[in-house]
Amino acid sequence: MINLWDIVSVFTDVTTILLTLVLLLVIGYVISMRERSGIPPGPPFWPIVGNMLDMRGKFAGKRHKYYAELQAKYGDIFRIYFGDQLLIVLNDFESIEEAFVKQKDIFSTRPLKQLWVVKQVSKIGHGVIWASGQEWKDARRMAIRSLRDLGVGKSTLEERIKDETNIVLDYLSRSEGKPVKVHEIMMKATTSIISTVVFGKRYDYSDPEFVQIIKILEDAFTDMALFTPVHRFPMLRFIPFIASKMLAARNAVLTVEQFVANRIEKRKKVFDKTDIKDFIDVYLDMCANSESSTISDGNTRRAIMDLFFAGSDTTSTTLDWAMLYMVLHPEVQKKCQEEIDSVVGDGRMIDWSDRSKLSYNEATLLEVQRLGNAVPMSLPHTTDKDTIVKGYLIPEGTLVYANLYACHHDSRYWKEPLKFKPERFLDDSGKVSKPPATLIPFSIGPRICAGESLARMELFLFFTNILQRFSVSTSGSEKPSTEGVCGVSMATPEYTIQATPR
Ligand code: HEM
Repeated sequence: MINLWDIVSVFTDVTTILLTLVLLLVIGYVISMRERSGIPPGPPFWPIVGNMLDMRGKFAGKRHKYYAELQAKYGDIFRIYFGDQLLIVLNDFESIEEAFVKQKDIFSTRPLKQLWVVKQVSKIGHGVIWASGQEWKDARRMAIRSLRDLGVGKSTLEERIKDETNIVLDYLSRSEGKPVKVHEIMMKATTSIISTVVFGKRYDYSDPEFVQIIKILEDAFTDMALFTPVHRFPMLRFIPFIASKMLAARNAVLTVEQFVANRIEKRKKVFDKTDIKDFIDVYLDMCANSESSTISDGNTRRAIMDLFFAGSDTTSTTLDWAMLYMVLHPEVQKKCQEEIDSVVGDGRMIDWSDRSKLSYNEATLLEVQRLGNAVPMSLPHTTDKDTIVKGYLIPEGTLVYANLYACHHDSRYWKEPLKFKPERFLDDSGKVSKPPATLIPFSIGPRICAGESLARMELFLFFTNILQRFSVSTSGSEKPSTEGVCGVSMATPEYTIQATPR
């Protein structure tokens, strides 16, 4: 006969075993998460998820505000946990410089093994952004050479940017006072410029390939937040909603990779080493000269995707902030236009060579970058070995971010940091004095933005040529806010402009 007590005792045994196991796991976890002495201070954290849940509620889309609160409480260097991964944020210029410049050999690696999703998407190659060591040096050289050979600072690329500017100006003319979304049109323009750098040709905005690239770029930035927990908990990818988004993203990326691959194959047949026109030619030339053992078709495909990812949204978001500040500060807009009128007039387009004479415009763009912070944090870096920054231990394998936003809002470097004041960049003679070292929208150190010179040329030519032809104002009745939404880039709040011909 079945004895009831036997059944109860079996359950009790199983419960005891399970409870013991859970207890052991918790003890094991607590021991493994015991913090090494000397690391920077930071907020309390949960087992397993660390501080991941802190960025919900009032901090959703407001990572910069969360970090500002932590900086006020724990100082210029603080730590949080991304799951069980130690993450350190450097918030002031001195610590960013001490890490990324003075200890560049320790801080220039990208954290691949700490970020599962990145590891997956960069299987065909690490491109520029996710490569490290020699592979990164070669890929970066290839990217910079293609920008240089195409003529950043020479006329060819300038002509292409001006052609694209004309398309934007036409679009604004045709808008006839109707509301315009700046980011939407600038995203097309900046993506088209990357196409000319990479493939040697611009796309028509309605070309299906182009439409697909734009969609992938936009989705990549919106889906990034959704994929964040998957980096540390890859099992989450099996949750149907996340799984379907990841599959869609993967398929979209594979499609673009495929047409990049087709273009490389086609070019191999007609490659002419005496006529280097674009990134693909630079790649084939480097292969022909056996310049590097790390450069492969896969890596090149990835590097091409990187230029699209790193070069379109960043530049268009900066221009979005520029127009927002012009709407909010008509007096600054007027001064920019008066300077353009007196230096260039309205008889021709503004050239890159006019830059030194358009100091107020230049100062305005610097101020847009300082206050808008289109790219609020550096990309993640990691440490190759234990090291010390400002007296704190940064252990090997830590995720490290430079908080560029904090640096640009720091009252120790900037008088009235929250005010939009282009004059802060002008000297007594009204010229742009050398910008302070603490202005670092492109980051610093060997990992500094590889497209800085292209970005600066685009910002100047789009911004000044738009203001030469149009006055911009808000198309809504309410004054737009300046509360950004912080992802990889800092998006402006939704607003539209009205462009009135001058
Ligand atoms: C206003 C526009 C732009 C801003 C504010 C910006 C800012 C940045 C920042 C902050 C980084 C991270 C540096 C770090 O991790 O320390 C970066 C990296 C990078 N940017 Fe830009 N960027 C802009 C435009 C561009 C353009 C137009 C391109 C190329 C066409 C580009 C290509 C890259 C690449 C390839 C990297 C990775 C560099 C590396 O890992 O070595 N960026 N950018």
